[in-house]
Amino acid sequence: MSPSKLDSTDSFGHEEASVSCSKPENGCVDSLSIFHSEKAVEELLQQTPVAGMDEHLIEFSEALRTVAKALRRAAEGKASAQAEAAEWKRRYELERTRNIQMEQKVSGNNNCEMLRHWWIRSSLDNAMDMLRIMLPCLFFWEVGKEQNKRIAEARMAEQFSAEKNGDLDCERVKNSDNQSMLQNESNEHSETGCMKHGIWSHEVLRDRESDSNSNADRNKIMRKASFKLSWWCNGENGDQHKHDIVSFERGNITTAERSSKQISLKWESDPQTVLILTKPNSVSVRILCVQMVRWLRERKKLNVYVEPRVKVELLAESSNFSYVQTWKDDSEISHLHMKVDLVITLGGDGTVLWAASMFKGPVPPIVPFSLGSLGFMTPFHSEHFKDCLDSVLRGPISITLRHRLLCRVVRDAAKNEYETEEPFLVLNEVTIDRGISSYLTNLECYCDNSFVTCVQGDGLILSTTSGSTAYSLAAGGSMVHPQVPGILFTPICPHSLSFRPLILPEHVTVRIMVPFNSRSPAWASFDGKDRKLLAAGDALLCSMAPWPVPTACQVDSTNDFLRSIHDGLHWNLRKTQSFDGPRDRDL
Ligand SMILES: NC(=O)c1ccc[n+]([C@@H]2O[C@H](COP(=O)([O-])OP(=O)(O)OC[C@H]3O[C@@H](n4cnc5c(N)ncnc54)[C@H](O)[C@@H]3O)[C@@H](O)[C@H]2O)c1
Ligand SMILES: Nc1ncnc2c1ncn2[C@@H]1O[C@H](COP(=O)(O)OP(=O)(O)OP(=O)(O)O)[C@@H](O)[C@H]1O
Repeated sequence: MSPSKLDSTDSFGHEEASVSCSKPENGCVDSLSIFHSEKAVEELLQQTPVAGMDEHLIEFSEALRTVAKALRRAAEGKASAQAEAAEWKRRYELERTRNIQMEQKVSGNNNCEMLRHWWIRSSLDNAMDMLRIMLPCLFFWEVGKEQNKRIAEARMAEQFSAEKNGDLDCERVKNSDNQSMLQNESNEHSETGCMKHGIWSHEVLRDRESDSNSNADRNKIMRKASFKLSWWCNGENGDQHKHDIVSFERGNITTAERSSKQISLKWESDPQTVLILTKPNSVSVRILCVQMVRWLRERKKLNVYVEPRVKVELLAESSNFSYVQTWKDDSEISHLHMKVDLVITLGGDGTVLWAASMFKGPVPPIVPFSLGSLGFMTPFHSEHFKDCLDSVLRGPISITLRHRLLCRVVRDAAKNEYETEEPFLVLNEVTIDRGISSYLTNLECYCDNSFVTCVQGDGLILSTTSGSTAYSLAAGGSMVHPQVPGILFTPICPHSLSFRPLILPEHVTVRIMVPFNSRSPAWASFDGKDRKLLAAGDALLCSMAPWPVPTACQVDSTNDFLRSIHDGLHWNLRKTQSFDGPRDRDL
């Protein structure tokens, strides 16, 4: 039956009642006429003497009610979409005025002309694109925003590749007047980019590292030990780092062996500086830390860094520990990756998560010692710490490159999707849940431009494969080898029988949005910490981060993973069936 026209004639030959809905050009039914239609249907159904009539007529009247309800919902949806469109139009006008002002400012500035014009043009284009997408597609405004982001990303990629090819670099080198301006520009870039929130970008790291090399203080900074990574398989040890995943030689598609190989780390110069991170409030950890610091300093002649809290503890133990280094304020933590060759963790999985969270950019190799209850990521035993560290410092060692997720909260009021607050890098997962609210969460999920689903339940977990054995597992997700790149999409107590968990590929951006018709806000937490409120209209963007966490393996990543699920979870532990049984039944 067409929802746009409903005709009904009762079986007693009463006057025919006609309920029709006009269908305007944009394909949406008119809300007023729907309201009248629904009322008309209700009146018609009340007038109709249903009692005593045959079942078909009763079914028909029920169907009419359902259709009328659906039409009312469509009209309500349209009204809210129209309000959204008006809001977007307002934002566009604001953006346009701002850009015109910016254009006037830069008109006299030849040096930055190219870059700035690009920004202005792309912002205007983006806004225009956004309107073009928005206005005709009132119901799909979210998809429009996502497309716009893609366009902006593609343009940025073009811009950066042009910069890489030297187009802008030449300008930088030639024109000394440009230097200070470009410095500002690079600052601006890092401000608008990830560095604003303490998360590094490749660009920023390159600049910073070359700055620090040319710095007069260069000699004061300890040089890091260099190492190289190689991929090896079944005992065969190849030195070549394979970048290609697929080769197209002579039209034949072949997958490279990269994904099937273990990763091995070989020191090219001796490690000199070690950072020890410890779980707080544990006597056994404190005792081990004292022994380890002494051994590393006295036997291995290494520089040792610890957290300020631990330095206080060590000095309380003995004033001999004055050689131990630490940092005064948190801003110094952002430079640790340039000083530290190796990180040692003493604790459980939570301490490995803590260590990873300290590095907002590259992470030095981590050697995790197990002093917790489970220890999926902590394969080393503290009793043998000297042997373990000896072999790690000598190398080569197998490592697991654990992928991390970069999570950004985009508020409803944000001008674009790059205007985010405090990005988070998670090693396990980001969880979006109902917090203290007793209502179901209502979360709209998109994967790149595609609508995935609406989560109605307790929440959703976006997990790394390392986190697949943590909260995601408890919510029914698969366990995945940590070396597999991908994003696990695991619902928490979904109120639906058919909501199975998904595993998405590494290159996608997942967007979780709290819709305007949600009954309550949602809460995001990052590796079980830092809870953030997500109000209606806010979104969380999640993609694979460029900086993995290399953790040293006891044997290799597969052996360690299987051992952790056997020992930690007693995975598939079952008494073996006895040999004697009703075997003649099969004959
Ligand atoms: N229902 C659940 O299973 C549940 C609920 C909340 C949080 N968590 C997990 O706790 C993590 C935070 O850990 P924490 O130590 O700071 O908090 P915590 O001290 O509360 O420990 C939580 C437990 O999760 C285990 N765990 C952590 N990472 C793991 C991993 N990758 N694989 C297997 N087990 C893992 C820990 O060993 C610990 O037993 C979160 O990232 C989340 O995955 C799990
Ligand atoms: N260096 C640190 N500073 C502050 N907090 C830390 C540090 N290391 C670990 N934590 C926190 O301490 C808590 C407990 O740590 P961890 O999980 O390592 O120990 P555990 O609970 O005994 O081990 P398990 O989880 O295996 O039972 C975690 O919430 C973790 O975030």
